[in-house]
Formats: sequence, structure tokens, C-alpha cells
Amino acid sequence: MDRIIIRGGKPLIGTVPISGAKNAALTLLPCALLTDGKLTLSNLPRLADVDSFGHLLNGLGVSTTIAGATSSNGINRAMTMHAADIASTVAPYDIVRKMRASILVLGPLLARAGEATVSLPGGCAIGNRPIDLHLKGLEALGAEIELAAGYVKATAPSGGLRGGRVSFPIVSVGATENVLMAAVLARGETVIENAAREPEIADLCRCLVAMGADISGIGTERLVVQGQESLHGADYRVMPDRIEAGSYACAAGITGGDLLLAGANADDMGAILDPLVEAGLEVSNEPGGLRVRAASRPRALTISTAPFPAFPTDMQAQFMAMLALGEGTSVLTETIFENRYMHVPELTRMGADIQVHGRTAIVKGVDKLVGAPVMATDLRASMSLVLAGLAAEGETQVLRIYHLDRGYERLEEKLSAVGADIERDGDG
Ligand SMILES: CC(=O)N[C@H]1[C@@H](OP(=O)(O)OP(=O)(O)OC[C@H]2O[C@@H](n3ccc(=O)[nH]c3=O)[C@H](O)[C@@H]2O)O[C@H](CO)[C@@H](O)[C@@H]1O
Ligand SMILES: C=C(OP(=O)(O)O)C(=O)O
Repeated sequence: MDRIIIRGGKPLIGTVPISGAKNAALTLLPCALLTDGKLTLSNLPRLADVDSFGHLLNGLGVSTTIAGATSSNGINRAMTMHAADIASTVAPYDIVRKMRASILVLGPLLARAGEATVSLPGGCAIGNRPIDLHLKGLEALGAEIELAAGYVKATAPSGGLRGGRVSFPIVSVGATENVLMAAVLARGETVIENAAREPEIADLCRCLVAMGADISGIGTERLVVQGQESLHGADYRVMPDRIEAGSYACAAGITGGDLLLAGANADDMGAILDPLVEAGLEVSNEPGGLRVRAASRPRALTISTAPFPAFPTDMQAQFMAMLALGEGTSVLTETIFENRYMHVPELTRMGADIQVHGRTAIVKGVDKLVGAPVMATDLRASMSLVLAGLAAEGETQVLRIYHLDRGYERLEEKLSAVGADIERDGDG
């Protein structure tokens, strides 16, 4: 098993190309199931989850071809998917257990093929992660749902799904995505109230519109979809990854660095950039990207995670690492996932002073962190340990880095290029 070895203490300076967004790509890929035309996604990040999704689609009968390698600018990778026929409507446990986003084939399969059998994703390291809202939303479009032997089996009524009214009691990114992808092929109008407003949802809507869908209210909490008989193929470019960009911004913050995040889109990143500025970092929009400079130690922050446009849960761990070396006491509250503090004991082993009380973590800034072997437990937790390692004295070894490969494209290459002493080794 691979590990990442970092010898910390170097300010990171230079340009980091920002890749296409994982969390957008993973909801754009299942859109291929909605049409017998070809869907080509460009700016597709080279990530383990994208590969797994490709395999999942292949198993459903979708042919996939990949063009263009990821260049040093992080561009040019495109995948063309062609679901001329749906050969299977089953998403098996073996793939779903590796990648929770597999649940996002449920809505499209149901809408196009009239049925879908998808392994229940279950919980993961960060929390329970139920899918009841996905299922209730699809029921509102007429689907019949059965749960048996660890699978959800959804069936459309004869004549197919029909438009309906879905009002989510809480904001759910995944449920909004599943219902949207089903509604675009349902008969009549669907109204989704209290829809998630994450930029990745707007990206999904724009791709669906490029495929012939009729959606209004894009970017708002009320989406109105006029279902179509069929959709057609399209070429669509995946949006830049705001979480990857935010993670590298924290790398500048924790190392006292100066990074140009090439291709990052500040418009989607207000809730990430505002606290960086509050912490004393200089953030500016420059030609080609977003520049983040840290002239001093970050100041303490009080942050609470919440659905967009508030501070994202996917940035909590990285901010915590940065604030562990900040000045003063920060207070972080995690409201989305009940178990998203698995990085705390590992950061503590590196010398951080962090106490968790329920959903709140009190982070007392320390003067230094010291390198140690640490174990990553989930994707963003892993990145927080890499960040800590970049600033720590001595050597940090991050184990179980397959989590990082799910969400950070060419991590060591991007960090080495801006001055980090980091390498991957095959014995971890
Ligand atoms: C609102 C939010 O920040 N969503 C995050 C969530 O999306 P993801 O789509 O995984 O999760 P949801 O947005 O659906 O979950 C939001 C909340 O709703 C609850 N829930 C969800 C679905 C359901 O059927 N029933 C239910 O109770 C969840 O337990 C959670 O507390 O994790 C992703 C990966 O970290 C992040 O990129 C998303 O930003
Ligand atoms: C937890 C994440 O992703 P996933 O839902 O794919 O596990 C994430 O992107 O931080």
C-alpha cells in the first residue's frame, strides 16, 4: 500500500492548476444514462472515483472512451459515454461499497429504463449517510421502492415516471441530484423545493440543459423541471474543483506561501475565501486564477459547516489543520456529518491542541507541529494531514492514501511543483 512522505517547513510558492471538480464529475457521469446520444465530459479529473464510475457505467452497458491525457496544466482529459442501450439496471455492491456516488445512477436508470436495482451505500467513515430523501423524492415521481437484501429496487409505473412536487425537509445534495436526473425524463412538471444550491448542482443543471432538458430556477432553492420525451448527447466541461482550490489555499495559509490557483472560480468560493481573508490571508482575483498569499500566521476563526452558500463540510478538516498552527483559539462546528472529526486524533499526534465536544472542535493554535506517521481515514481528513505535514518540522508519513486518490488529482506532482518536499512510496 502506498504512503506519502513529506518533509515539512517549506513555504509553497508558485502556480497550482485546479482540476475539474470531483463532486461535479460524479453527478455528471450518470447523465450519460439519460440519452442514447453521446455525452462527452471534458476537464474530467483523473481520480479513482471517476475510474470506478466509468466501470459502473460499463457494467450497465455504457461504452466509454477517454481522450487526452492530463497535461501539466491539468486540462484536456475527456470521456465520451454512449448508452445506446441499457444492458443492465443493477449497480452491484462491489462497486457501490467503493464509491458512495454510485447511488446517483438510481434516478437516471429509473427514468430511462423504468427500473433500477442499486446496492444500498450504507454509512462511511464520516457518518451514517442515509438515502431516505432520495427514495421519497423518487416516490413523489411515481416510483415504487422496495428494500431487500441490501439493495434498493425502484420501479417506474407503466407509462413511466410522472412529474411531481418534492419538498425536501432538509437540504440534500445527493437527493436533489437524483430527483433532478429522474425529473428531466418524467412526464410533465416537477417542482423541487428546498433544493441544494451547491455550485455542483448548477453544473448538473447546465449539463442537463445542454442535453435538451428544461430546467428553471438554476442556482436557487426552487427548481422547476418540464420533463422531456428524450434527451440528446452533448459536450460539457466540468466546473473547476472549489474544494481542491480551497485545500491548496489552506496549503498557502499553513506554510506562509503564495499560490496562484490557476482556473479556480472565485464566484463559487465565497464561503471559503471570506474566512481565509478573515484569517489574514490576502486573496485576489488575478488573470488566470485566484492568488492566495499568507504573510503571517492565520488568525483564529469561528466556523460552522452548513449547506451552500455557507461554509462547506468538505473544507472543515483542511481549515482545522491550518488553524491548528494559527494564532488564538478557533471554534469549528460540523453540522452535516456526525463523525467528521477523524483527523483530530492524528493532528493531535503531530502536536495540535484540539478538543472535540460533540459537534464542536476547539482548536488552540500552537507554535509548531512535528512530523509523525499518521493514518488517513477519509478523503478530506487525509488532506488535512498532508497540510499539517507540509508545515510540520521533520518527516510526516501519511498512510492509507487511497482516500486522497479519490479526490486529489496528481497531488504530489502539484505540491512538488510549488516547492513541497513530498513523495509517494510503495511500502505504506
Ligand atoms: C448539504 C451538504 O453539505 N452536503 C454534502 C454531502 O453531500 P451528500 O449528497 O453526500 O449528502 P447530503 O447533502 O445528501 O446530506 C446532507 C445531510 O442530509 C442528511 N440526509 C441526506 C440524504 C438523505 O436521504 N437523508 C438524510 O438525512 C445527511 O445525513 C446529511 O446530514 O457530502 C458531500 C461529500 O462530503 C459534500 O460534497 C456535500 O456538500
Ligand atoms: C466525502 C466526500 O466525498 P464522497 O461523498 O464521494 O465520499 C468529499 O468529497 O469530501
